[in-house]
Amino acid sequence: MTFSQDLRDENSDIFQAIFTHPFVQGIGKGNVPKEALEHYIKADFEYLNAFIQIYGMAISKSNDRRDMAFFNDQIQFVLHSEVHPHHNFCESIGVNYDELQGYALPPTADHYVKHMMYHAQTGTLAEIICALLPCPWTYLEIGKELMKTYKPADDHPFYKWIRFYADESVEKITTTMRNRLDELATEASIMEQKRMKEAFRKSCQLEWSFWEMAYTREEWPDAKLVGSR
Ligand SMILES: Cc1ncc(CN)c(N)n1
Repeated sequence: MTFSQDLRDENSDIFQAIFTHPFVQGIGKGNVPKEALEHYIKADFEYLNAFIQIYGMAISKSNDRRDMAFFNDQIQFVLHSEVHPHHNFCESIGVNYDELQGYALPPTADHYVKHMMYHAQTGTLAEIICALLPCPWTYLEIGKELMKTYKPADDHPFYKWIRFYADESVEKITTTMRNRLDELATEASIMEQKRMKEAFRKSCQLEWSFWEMAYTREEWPDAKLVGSR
């Protein structure tokens, strides 16, 4: 059993909860409330900006050119490819992508970004990869699950989104990260492995919370909310 397979097994409860989340199921059914999609895109645009910065932090902790090249490729992937699923969501609700950019992260997304930044700042390369891996891995599995369950045709409103994440390019990113993690884990102490597992689980939990945040349109409390008690 590899370290990454252990991680997957230990977190299958969260993976399952993600697959059955109403936002994710809504993507499969082609029916997600417009406000939830807007909330998701606003948060995800900024989340992916932070992800690029964290890849940069990972490069600063890398000594091996293979790692540097991998993280560099992933920055290009987020910048130039991962805009497509956002465009699909925007087209489905008839909103211009530019209008959904530049918003402050809601609490859960802010927490998720800072959780990854914490591990990137204080942790080893293996710990950073553990904090980052649930991002491609959960989306890859969501894409595959939705493909299998709903078998969307190309006129399905979210066909491009589902197709994008079920694609072999996302599979390759996930596999490369898993393989590198498995290598690094063999050299990690028990204490480091514990921190790696904690970083991975929290990111999985925050993946679920991110869907929930978008679905419930979570906001920071303001005077109106606080005063309504
Ligand atoms: C929150 C989140 N997690 C994962 C992904 C897929 N890279 C994403 N776009 N946003």
